[in-house]
Amino acid sequence: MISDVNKALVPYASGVAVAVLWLAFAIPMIKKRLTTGKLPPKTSVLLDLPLPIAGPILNLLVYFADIRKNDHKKRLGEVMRIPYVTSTAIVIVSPEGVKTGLTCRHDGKKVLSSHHVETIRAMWGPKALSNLAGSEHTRVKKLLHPAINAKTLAIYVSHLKEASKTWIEHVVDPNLGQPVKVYEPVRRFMMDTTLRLMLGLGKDAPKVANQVAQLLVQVWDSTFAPPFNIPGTNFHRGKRARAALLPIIRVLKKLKAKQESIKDPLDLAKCESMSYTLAFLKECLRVYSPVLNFPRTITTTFEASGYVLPKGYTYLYYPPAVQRHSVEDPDKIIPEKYDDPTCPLNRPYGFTPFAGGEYQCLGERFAEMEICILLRHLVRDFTWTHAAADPRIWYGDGAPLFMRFTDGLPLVFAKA
Ligand code: HEM
Repeated sequence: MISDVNKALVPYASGVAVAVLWLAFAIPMIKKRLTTGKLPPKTSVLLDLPLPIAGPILNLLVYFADIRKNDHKKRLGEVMRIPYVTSTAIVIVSPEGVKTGLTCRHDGKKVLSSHHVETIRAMWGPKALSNLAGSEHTRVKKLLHPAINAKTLAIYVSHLKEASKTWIEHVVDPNLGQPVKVYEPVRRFMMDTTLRLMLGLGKDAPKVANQVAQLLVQVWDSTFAPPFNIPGTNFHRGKRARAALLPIIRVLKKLKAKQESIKDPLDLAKCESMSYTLAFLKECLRVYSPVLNFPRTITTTFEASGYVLPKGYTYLYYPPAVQRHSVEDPDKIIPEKYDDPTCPLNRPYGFTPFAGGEYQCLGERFAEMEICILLRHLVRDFTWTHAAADPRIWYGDGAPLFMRFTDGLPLVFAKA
């Protein structure tokens, strides 16, 4: 039986328990702050509060509010702390930041985990190449090289040509003169052709590739993660794409002339001589990067740009933000700029849509080749315009690390 005196003590005891819990949570955080030196500026005063339960919830609210904003770099400079779901991430929007992210090193010292944070690990699976590290990563990557070397790529030129023709027969030809949504069919084209590369050109490969592609699309679309905002760029939810799509259509004329100057039959050497098409592709990757940011974990506290970046924080590097900020008129598609050796995009880590260093995309040349071959057929044989009055690109929902067109990208094709 609880005596009256003990009953009267209950509220005080509860208060003390809450205070002890709070101290247990807050003291390490406060201690870390006091001992780590100057942290990068934060995008919100509410961010990173030393409060159990309420802190992460507020963080989440700030995170969603923050997605709408778009001026962090202007306000805060190149290094900042941003809300990252219920925690905090440090963002560096500079070529040096990208270099650290890609090499996992700062001043020669390893400071980042070489693989992704847990959410990404779960998405790809722990045995995926990009989730392996050190000697195991090197070993598996070496094993994959023969699947993507020049000899193999040469074999795939004619396959990609046939695949492009089949795609046009199914998607474009039956819909001439009327809007056809190309986003999904292009996505399937890329997946099917990539899977054929992995599965080989045997007679059962198309069927298996088709089934795997279907499964991948489902997994991909149902993978949930919250949408991201790129500090300091104009990427945000539901961006209107018209401004960028119109100049693309103007560039297509030159693209057509360049492609017409390359005669059939196509081979690997001719594909690699498509410098204007490749520069056009680079511009598309620069303005609308399919991959937005890469998360790593800080494993050793280090200093960059005058700030302390403490161990345990997420480190986000944004190649697209660097690529956009280094040029004037970032929304304009100007393929010629890659001919200028002084262009910041041509400097180390200035343009890294396919990553770099140890984790350099293995499929870069193949991806370029499949896009160049499909584009060759589309620009040579057709003219196209965008059908929607207000085309939209979406970086949220479903596969938020990657861009998608919410309106399905409707284009109207006509025979050239
Ligand atoms: C436009 C198309 C593509 C883009 C923009 C792209 C971009 C990237 C990027 C940024 C990474 C580095 C990810 C990281 O740091 O963890 C990467 C890795 C990778 N990509 Fe691609 N990629 C494309 C197409 C492809 C294709 C078609 C293939 C296969 C044929 C492919 C295979 C890979 C592989 C295997 C890795 C892992 C490399 C490693 O961890 O060492 N990619 N890609």
